[in-house]
Amino acid sequence: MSHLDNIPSTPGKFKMEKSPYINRLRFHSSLAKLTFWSFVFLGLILIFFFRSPSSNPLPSDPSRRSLRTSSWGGPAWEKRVRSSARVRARNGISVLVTGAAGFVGTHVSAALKRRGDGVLGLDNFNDYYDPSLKRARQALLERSGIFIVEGDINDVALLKKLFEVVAFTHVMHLAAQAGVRYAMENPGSYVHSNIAGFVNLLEVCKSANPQPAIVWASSSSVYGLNTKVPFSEKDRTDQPASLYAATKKAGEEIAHTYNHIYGLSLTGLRFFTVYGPWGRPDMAYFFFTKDILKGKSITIFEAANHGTVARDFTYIDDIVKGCLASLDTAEKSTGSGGKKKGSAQLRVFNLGNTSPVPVSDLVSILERHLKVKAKKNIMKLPRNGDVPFTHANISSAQRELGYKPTTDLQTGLKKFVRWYLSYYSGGKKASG
Ligand SMILES: O=C(O)[C@H]1O[C@H](OP(=O)(O)OP(=O)(O)OC[C@H]2O[C@@H](n3ccc(=O)[nH]c3=O)[C@H](O)[C@@H]2O)[C@H](O)[C@@H](O)[C@@H]1O
Repeated sequence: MSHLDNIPSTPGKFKMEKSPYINRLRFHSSLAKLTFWSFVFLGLILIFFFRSPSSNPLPSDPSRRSLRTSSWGGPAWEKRVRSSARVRARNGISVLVTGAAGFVGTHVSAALKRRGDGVLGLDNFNDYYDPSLKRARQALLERSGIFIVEGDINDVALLKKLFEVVAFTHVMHLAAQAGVRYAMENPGSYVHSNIAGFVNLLEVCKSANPQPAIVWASSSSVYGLNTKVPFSEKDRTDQPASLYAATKKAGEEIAHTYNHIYGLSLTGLRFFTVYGPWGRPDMAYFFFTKDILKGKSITIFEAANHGTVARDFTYIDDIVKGCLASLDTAEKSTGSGGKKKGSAQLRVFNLGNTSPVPVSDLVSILERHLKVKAKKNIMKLPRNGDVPFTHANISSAQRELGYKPTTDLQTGLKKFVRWYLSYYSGGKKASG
């Protein structure tokens, strides 16, 4: 038996360091010495890793393709956080924007900053879709003085720290696992972000002093199999067609609970298929554009009996106006010290465009703007969580928020295509 056969194989077992046998090894074999110091070194690295403040024991779902978060904390970091969240306008608000490197998050953050509000971003930069697009959005925001903290909404220690450093008046909660069809591939990631993450955020908000008002992204998908059109906030939302929709609906119920028990002011926004420059590559208008340009065929879903599948596509600038109006009309939370002091505002709004467009028309518009004919493959709507149509009734948002969408699909897609061509042909440079 060689000396090496007797060397413990794990650092844990190597605690027998003081035994006479190991001592003999250390003195008689230089190879054993080398192994010993390697274990010590490895042990130190592990101790450092597990004690570091950024080493979040979550995510609880290992299937979530979240990238490692970088470290946070320290005086320089706190200074950046404070400076980004500093309010510059009179009567401005200070907003924590979760999902700030996402599509809607980037646009909302930039719009708030332009008004002189304080904005701090939070994003975990996961690789659900190309993270380089998220990095380009981050670079864009950085240029206007917005710092995005790299971290997960499940990291309670990080969230608490952010509220220690800044007394946020508002939270714009946009961090989520998006996408209807991907829920069949990775259900755990929806539970992790849209349910566990949301609860973590609300837990921290309810204990914060002062409690912030929260505006957050729900989804038109909560209407599920509802057939009454246009969809009104009063319609039933108890028939979700996808796990994604079910987690967003769960979010609305969770919001009710935190409003009821802790007096948190909560506004849920049901977005209707938001599109535009800097959009999400997992969405149909985005990957149709990519595939049409490549000459690859695209699949257009159709409903039963050759019926059309349609969406109430809503342009990003209209959505941003709805988000800002929601923040501006949000009343203060009423709780303090984790206790409710009085009833607080609880709202849900549809933010749509009120004019559903068949997916086949979306493709025709893209063909015109791209000046390329699409290779089309028509397929029956698979059972993948998609619903045949969406159509928003926005009278409530119109009345309470002054929300009035002004961009039709033709105009909005023109702006998207212009951005797409310049972004992907210009060496992916972040341009406005
Ligand atoms: O309204 C919403 O709340 C939701 O809008 C979109 O979901 P969706 O409307 O399904 O948007 P896309 O995935 O871009 O699909 C748009 C349309 O294209 C259709 N489609 C999709 C993919 C495909 O290959 N072919 C095709 O015809 C879909 O059935 C759908 O009617 C977003 O992806 C969700 O994150 C968001 O919550």
